[in-house]
Parts: sequence; C-alpha cells; structure tokens
Amino acid sequence: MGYALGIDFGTSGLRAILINEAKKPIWQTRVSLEQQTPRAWWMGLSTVLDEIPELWRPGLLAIALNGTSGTVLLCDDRGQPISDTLLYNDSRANSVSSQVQHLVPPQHPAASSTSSFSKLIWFRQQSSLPGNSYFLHQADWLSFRLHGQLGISDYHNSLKLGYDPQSLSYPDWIPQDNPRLPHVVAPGTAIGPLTPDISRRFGLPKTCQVHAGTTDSIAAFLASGASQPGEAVTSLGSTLVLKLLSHQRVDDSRYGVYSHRLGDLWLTGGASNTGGAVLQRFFSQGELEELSDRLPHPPSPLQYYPLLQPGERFPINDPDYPPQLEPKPDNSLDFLHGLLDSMARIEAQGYQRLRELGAPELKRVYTAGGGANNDAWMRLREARLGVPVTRSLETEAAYGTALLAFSSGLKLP
Ligand SMILES: Nc1ncnc2c1ncn2[C@@H]1O[C@H](COP(=O)(O)OP(=O)(O)O)[C@@H](O)[C@H]1O
Ligand SMILES: O=C(CO)[C@H](O)[C@H](O)COP(=O)(O)O
Repeated sequence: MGYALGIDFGTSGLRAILINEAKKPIWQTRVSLEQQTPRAWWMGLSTVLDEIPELWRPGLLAIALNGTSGTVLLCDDRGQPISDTLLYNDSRANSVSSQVQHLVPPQHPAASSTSSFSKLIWFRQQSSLPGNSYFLHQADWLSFRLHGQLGISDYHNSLKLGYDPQSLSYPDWIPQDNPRLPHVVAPGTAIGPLTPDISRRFGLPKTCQVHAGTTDSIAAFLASGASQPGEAVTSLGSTLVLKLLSHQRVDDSRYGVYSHRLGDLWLTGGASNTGGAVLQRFFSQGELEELSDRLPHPPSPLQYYPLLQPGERFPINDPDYPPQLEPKPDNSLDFLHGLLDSMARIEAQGYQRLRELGAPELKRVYTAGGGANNDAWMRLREARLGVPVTRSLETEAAYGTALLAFSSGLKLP
C-alpha cells in the first residue's frame, strides 16, 4: 500500500493529511503559523514532516503542497529568500497601479493591485533588486525546498501572474528578464523526487515524488465533492473565497472575478478580504462557538462590511475600500449575528456577480475551512443564497492537495 501527503499552507497555520490509495485519510496534523515568513513556513513544514508516524514513512509515494494564492517572494539562484514576502492581500503594489493598467489587457486577473503581476512590477521598481533573482509563489518556494529544482510553478498559482492556462504560455506583455519567472506545469505534475538531503533528514523514501501544487481554495474545492457545473465551494477561512464550476471562463478585474482552469472546465470566482480573521479579532474560539449556538434565524438588521483594514478584492475590487463595523451593539450575540449575516450577504453578492458575468446558475454550495463547523451560519447563508448549503465531504484543503499528489496532472476527482 502506498500513501500520498497533502500539505495546506493557510493564513493561520498549515495542516497535512496522509491518504492511502483508496483516498482515505489515515493521519493528519496541524501546526500554527505565528508569522508569514519563509523561515516560519519552513519550520512549520519541517515539524509536519518530523511528525509523520514511522509506520507510514516507507510507503510515502507522493507529496504536494498548496499555498495562499498571490503570496510571493524573490530568491537568489540558490533559492535563498532575498526580498520581503508579499502576502496575498498586501496592497503596497497599488503604488505601481498605473504602470500595471498600461501593460495588462482589460479585465485580466493580473490587473488587480494585489495580483502576483502587480507585485512583480513592484519588485522591478525597487532599487535593491539584484541581477539574478527568481520570482516565486509560496507553494513554488516550499516545493523547491523538497525537490531542489528552482523556478517551477503550476498554472493555478501563476494565474494572477498573467500565465495563460489555456494557451499554456506567458503572454508577451509580461517582462521576463529580471526577476526570472517560474516554468509553469499543470497542477499535480510529478516534478521530481525528494532531494537526498530531505530524504535522509526526514527518513522518507528517496523515490517519493514531489508533485506541482495548487492554491489553498482550489485545494478546498478538490476536497469538497463538488463536480458539476453550478456546484460551488465557499472557503470560510481567514478570508472568504468563492469557487463556482463552469463551462465558461469568466474574468472581470473590476469586480476581482477570475477563472482557474480545472481540466476541461473553469473554476470561476474571487477572494474577499472579509472572513474568519475579522471574527478572530472580536471573539475567542470558545465565544464564537457558544454564541453561534444561540444565533437567531432571521437575517440581521445590521449591515456591516467586515474587514481588518481598508482594501477589498471581491466582489468589490478597491484597494481603499473601508471597513464598516458600526454601529456596534452592546450585546455580543447581536454583533456576531450582524458580522456573520453581513459575510453571508457579501457571499451572495459574489455568486450573483458571477452569474451576471456568465457563470452558471448556482445549484449547491459546499463549505470548507474553519467556518464550515458553524451550522447556524450555514442556515443564515442558505437563506441568503437560496440553494442548499452543506459542509464539504472533506473540509480540509490538505485532503484536496493529497488527491493532487496522487494524480499525474490535474483531473477532476
Ligand atoms: N465555529 C466557527 N464559526 C465561524 N468561524 C470559525 C469557526 N471556527 C473557526 N472559525 C474561523 O476559521 C478561521 C480559520 O479557518 P482556516 O480554514 O484554518 O483558515 P485559514 O486556512 O485561512 O488560515 C479563523 O479565522 C476562525 O475565526
Ligand atoms: O484569500 C486567499 C488566502 O486564503 C487567497 O487569495 C485565495 O486562495 C484566493 O486565491 P485563488 O482564487 O487564486 O485560489
């Protein structure tokens, strides 16, 4: 019996799931991330690899990992990080917005001020940019640490860099001289075995293949059980991410709408900066669970736009969009009700926007991420969305990434 390991790098932490050839999870673990730095990522990954039980190590056939989409960094030609890490919601590239708009075709996902492409242009403007640097996404860099081949990405992580997953090429409007851009392969492609050093250090088979990864919310989609156009997955993690399966590709940067390729279909959607990170600012985990059990059924009269700081990506794409968290009622139950129902409203507006732009009619919504544990929120969301809302079959993105590790190039599960 052989096994595959999927590792999910989210905002609050990383999780790993080991599955067998029957796709059954047989072991999992979770490590918190206190910081979003390459060093903290690597320490988290090392902890996970150290924790794999001895019993399963000899049979490990494949590993894949996913990262947060649009989180990027520069490395030198030995793979050492040489820049700040720009997270998916980092808006400092807003300063190069006019240059970006000039280069990118209208409505392209690369046009957003938080896109990997905007961050590439921002890096190119820095006087400290060295001559021979590599531009990588979080998942590209972490995979490199395992297989040792610098400069490889997948077409999910590279979509917001401008890579075209249909023609499988970089358009000629993307500057490719410095930093060097990754060579892009299909998610799930076997890249190569673990380096001898990694294999020795963690006691893993020399033959274990590292496969190209994906983004966190596509991994959540792969784990969900959704498979038909019209079926969608909402990831309720630190952020709120929508993915709706469609025959048609839909892109509109005015609203932060874009489409990832999934086999012969498209995953239309977008990622909002609202989500669980805002809940965490106001409530402990215990309070969240206790208050949610008492949540009223009817919609809340409070109309918030829950953000930690100004700036929204979808369904409104505006780097200066203000948080709206007033009025704050004295009663924390009413406040939580208002926050959760406002997020449900934003989710419904997101699916409505996708429909208006040509995505299929919404039939069913699966739910992944920490918020999938909240049944009362599920009911509020169902009322706003008007379709059945259920928990995903597997709610952990790491499970979807483990499925990818067992594939040899992306197929629908
Ligand atoms: N019962 C709950 N109801 C609503 N949100 C929850 C609940 N439990 C956890 N969360 C939220 O889920 C988030 C963590 O989910 P997770 O999927 O691990 O996120 P990420 O991968 O983005 O770090 C936290 O921000 C937390 O507020
Ligand atoms: O919000 C995020 C972090 O959790 C990511 O940006 C999210 O994964 C959306 O990216 P994509 O749609 O490209 O997968």
